[in-house]
Amino acid sequence: MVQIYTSNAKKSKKRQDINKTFNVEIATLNQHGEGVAKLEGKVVFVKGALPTEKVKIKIIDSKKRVASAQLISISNKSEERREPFCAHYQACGGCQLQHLTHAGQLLYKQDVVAGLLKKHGWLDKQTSLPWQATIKSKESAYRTRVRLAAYYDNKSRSVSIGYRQASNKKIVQITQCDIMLPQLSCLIEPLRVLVNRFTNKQAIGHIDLNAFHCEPEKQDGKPIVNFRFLKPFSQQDLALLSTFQLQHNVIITQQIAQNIAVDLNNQAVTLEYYLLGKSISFSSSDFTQINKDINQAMVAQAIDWLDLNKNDEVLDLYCGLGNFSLPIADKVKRVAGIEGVLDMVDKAQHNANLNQLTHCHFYHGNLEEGVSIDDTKFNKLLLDPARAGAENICKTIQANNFDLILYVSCNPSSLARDGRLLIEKGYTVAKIGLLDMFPNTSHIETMVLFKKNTK
Ligand SMILES: C[S@@+](CC[C@H](N)C(=O)[O-])C[C@H]1O[C@@H](n2cnc3c(N)ncnc32)[C@H](O)[C@@H]1O
Repeated sequence: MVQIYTSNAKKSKKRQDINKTFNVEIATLNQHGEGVAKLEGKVVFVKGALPTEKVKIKIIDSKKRVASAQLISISNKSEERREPFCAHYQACGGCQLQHLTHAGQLLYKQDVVAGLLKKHGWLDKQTSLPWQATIKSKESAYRTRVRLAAYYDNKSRSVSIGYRQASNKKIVQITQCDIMLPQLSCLIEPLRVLVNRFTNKQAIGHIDLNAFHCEPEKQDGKPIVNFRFLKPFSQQDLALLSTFQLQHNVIITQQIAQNIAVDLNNQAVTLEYYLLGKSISFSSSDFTQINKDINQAMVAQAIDWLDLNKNDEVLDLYCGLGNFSLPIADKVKRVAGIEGVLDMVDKAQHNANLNQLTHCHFYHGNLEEGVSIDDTKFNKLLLDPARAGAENICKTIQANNFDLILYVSCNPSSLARDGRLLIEKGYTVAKIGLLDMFPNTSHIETMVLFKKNTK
């Protein structure tokens, strides 16, 4: 048997720069928003540093070709640097880019996407990419859905709630979060006090806050506080929850199965959000987009870019609750959506019925295994996959079917890989644009329209 052997001398050579300090110049930002510098043949990632800055760093992790470093000081600050607005920013893993101006964040995101697409050969057959204006968000108070992690500490017998630190996954207790809607952020501290009064506080998993359904003009749209609790609530805890619900004007639910949440009277809770004239019902644990304003602008742009007409037959893959399909349905002959979570498929079909869209049908299927229905009649395709992307779909679809393919991506790496497959099948990038869905974080959302080449 061959044994892979690394000598101790080699191992220690890799790590011999740990804790040493160096002066470096930051060349660029990586996909996670970290500054990137070159140091003695290695690439070093420096959290919090910006391009053009000359910085002093301390190496905290080191491998043969890459290292991570802590930022010690900056000798010349970038013009794009600004003071982070959140007191928890340095410790919390929720945001990565608050030290960069909003305009700088958008330029950086477009650069990351452009770089990855170039690397994957998107420019082999066309000379430039047709970038469109970014759909811009307000940069705080935009998050309508959030999951707070909860942690019971045996020693202090208390629960912390907050976000996980990016580096070690420990929970950073937060008292407020300015990227959330204010009506969610103001619940964080009262919730921490509440859960610490529970009889079974060890049983806490996480807490989801959701205001996606709240319309400013609708008085009954209360935020949802959804508990993942590993035991049924005790009578005493139920009493505390009831009081909290009244005091803070929220609806409290408990997650009892993957997609089922019940209220304090054990009744399943279904909510509705409104999007371009359609009403879409959902449960607080279902996937919904996190930025309501950008979601609306994104769906409107999808409708515009797909240039829909009454002869179109649209296939919406990774359709969720019908977020794209339902607003699209009015404009076209028919829409079919495919989704992997059965319960969401049922809800999407219910949503079509609710909106009297008889030409809108939803199907259950694992898209990693391909499209489970006959896709030969559809002439336009919409893809909105999770971070893993839609590799198998892009490999297996019959390119001849679709005149236009609209790809909505939350991960530029999988987009770059999948789009290359479409280009090889005879498509050209007709439009591309950023969606500013997650300001102040390094998450990047992109929309690309692929057009079938004419022979
Ligand atoms: C980014 S979300 C988009 C949902 C929807 N288009 C929207 O705008 O709300 C991705 C969706 O893909 C679904 N999904 C993930 N992997 C899947 C798979 N292998 N097969 C089918 N659906 C999948 C998820 O359940 C989720 O609803």
